[in-house]
Amino acid sequence: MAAFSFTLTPSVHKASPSSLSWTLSLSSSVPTSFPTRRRPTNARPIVVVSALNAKPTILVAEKLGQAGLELLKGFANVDCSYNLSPEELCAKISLCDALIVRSGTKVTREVFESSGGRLKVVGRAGVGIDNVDLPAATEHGCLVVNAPTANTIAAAEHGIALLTAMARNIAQADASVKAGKWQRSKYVGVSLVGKTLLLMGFGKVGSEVARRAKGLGMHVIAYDPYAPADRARAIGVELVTFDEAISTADFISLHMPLTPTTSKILNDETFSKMKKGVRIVNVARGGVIDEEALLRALDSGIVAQAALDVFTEEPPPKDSLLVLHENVTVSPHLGASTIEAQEGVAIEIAEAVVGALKGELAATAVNAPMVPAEVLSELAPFVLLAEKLGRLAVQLVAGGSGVQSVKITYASCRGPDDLDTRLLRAMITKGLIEPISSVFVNLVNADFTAKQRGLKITEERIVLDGSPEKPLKFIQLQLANVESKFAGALSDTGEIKVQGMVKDGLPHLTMVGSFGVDVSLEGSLILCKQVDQPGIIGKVGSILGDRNVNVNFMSVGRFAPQKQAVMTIGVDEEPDTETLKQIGEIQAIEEFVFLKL
Ligand SMILES: NC(=O)C1=CN([C@@H]2O[C@H](COP(=O)(O)OP(=O)(O)OC[C@H]3O[C@@H](n4cnc5c(N)ncnc54)[C@H](O)[C@@H]3O)[C@@H](O)[C@H]2O)C=CC1
Ligand SMILES: O=C(O)C(=O)COP(=O)(O)O
Repeated sequence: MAAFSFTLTPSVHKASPSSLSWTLSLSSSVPTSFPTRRRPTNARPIVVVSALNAKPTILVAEKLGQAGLELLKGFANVDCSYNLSPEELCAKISLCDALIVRSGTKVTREVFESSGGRLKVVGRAGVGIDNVDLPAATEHGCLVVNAPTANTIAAAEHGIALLTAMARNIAQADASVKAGKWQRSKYVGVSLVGKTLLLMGFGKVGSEVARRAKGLGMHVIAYDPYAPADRARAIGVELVTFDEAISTADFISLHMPLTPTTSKILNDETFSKMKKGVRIVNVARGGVIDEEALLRALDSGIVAQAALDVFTEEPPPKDSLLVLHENVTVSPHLGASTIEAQEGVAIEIAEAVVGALKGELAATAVNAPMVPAEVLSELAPFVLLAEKLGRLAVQLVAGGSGVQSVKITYASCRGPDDLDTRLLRAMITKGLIEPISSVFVNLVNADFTAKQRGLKITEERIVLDGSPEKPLKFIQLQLANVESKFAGALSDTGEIKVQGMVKDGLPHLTMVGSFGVDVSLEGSLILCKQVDQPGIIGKVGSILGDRNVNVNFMSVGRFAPQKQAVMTIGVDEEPDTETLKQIGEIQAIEEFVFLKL
């Protein structure tokens, strides 16, 4: 094996000092070969881990329904360790392939960093993923999946329970009777019928609350800039602007995720615009309300009552004035806590985590594109082609020049909206980056990794005439502003150009530079540029044969007889240095390169 060295040097773009580019410096005593990391070439996890040799380990850090646990145990070693401190979680995580949490565990950047790359899936047994550091998960190539549907009804029912309990002072009256009092006039409530209920967030839970509130005779309006108008119409809910919403509601129920936009969306300013005596329910997240502002609004009488299931800090401080306020009803984050919902959530998350560990594309992925199974099976051969083209293109780059921009052209007979290219782009990125770095690239972190390395990816679509039966005709990659170690791979305009298509379900290389070729992308390749003349194929074939290197195909692409040609030779074994040297010594061969796929 020849001695190689390569260094990956981050450098800062002059034009854009904040973005890193990557420079590959490669030196080798045999410049015709290229070092690749030892990774089984047939192991190609699209998202996460498809080639786990040992039984994976799943850490369940919060209580999960039994049916879900059974499902997990059928596939993995399951470690149920509840109430771990942040330090204990970080200490354990490097031994785990997956982690399952509810809302009580903070999955911080430190957790991902402590995992040493082993943690491949975080499963959130519920909806809200605000307790998971998503950017950190993505940067570490860790898939985050949630269980978005199984607790919807439970949360909606809890919202309605709080709404009605608040309106009729149930909690306060209950405490009063138990304290030996009989205060009938103190706990006169308000009626719901005919009142305007504002839903802030009209997604799954919001819609179910709407249906139930309509049944109670309420007039339901919703503020949700992203909600489809037809769903609102179908349920009989009016979608309104933010200002209209908060100024007309008698009751406000919150059902949006906690994001930078929704954080403290109810604050001093918004409370001041509300109807005096408004009542507020929160089963979403504590952070969507400025809790200090709410306390002020309760004290001033703008807000008559509040019913809160969620808090900025959970559990809230024992002396929290908000929790202790006489007009506030509280529950300890019980929205999802019904027997039915917890069993459902446990199964939903267990299936998602096991599927992800098997390398399947998760339908409930939070930080990766969701690709429906039927689309995936259609795209599968192109996914392989995409990665192989990326691997091939980067190995054609001469040491020291570094790849900074790649243009991907997808040629298809389908319309531009008919092809989701995220998966293909991710696999091209994987192919371009993995052979020259120790980074593990997958669908989760591909775009992030490319950006971090200053690799600019542009995508172009060519719409061809013909039958749209197949998703793609060909994929072409062009690497601009690079030198090639194989000049024959350069196009007329100076980019490294490779193009491929799927034939009989297998990826094929169909163009290198300006030369048309036709080879199946399996095993390894030798590309030779020569002056077309009789006998070359025989000479190369016998050198390889003498060294026991099995040739699985040969193809020659030429402009015209006796002119320059590119010969592609597929080999099953990697030829040794001496063999490659002998090929290079054949007189008509101008240049050649050995590429591992
Ligand atoms: N208390 C509990 O135990 C539970 C709490 N939840 C919480 O309830 C909330 C809603 O859950 P789902 O309905 O399942 O989620 P969802 O994703 O189906 O609905 C959320 C809705 O909020 C809307 N939204 C996003 N940003 C918004 C903004 N700036 N203004 C207005 N609307 C905005 C979205 O368009 C979407 O329609 C989440 O925060 C979730 O964590 C959910 C289940 C149980
Ligand atoms: O699903 C959600 O968003 C919830 O808030 C439920 O949280 P939990 O799983 O009960 O800790």
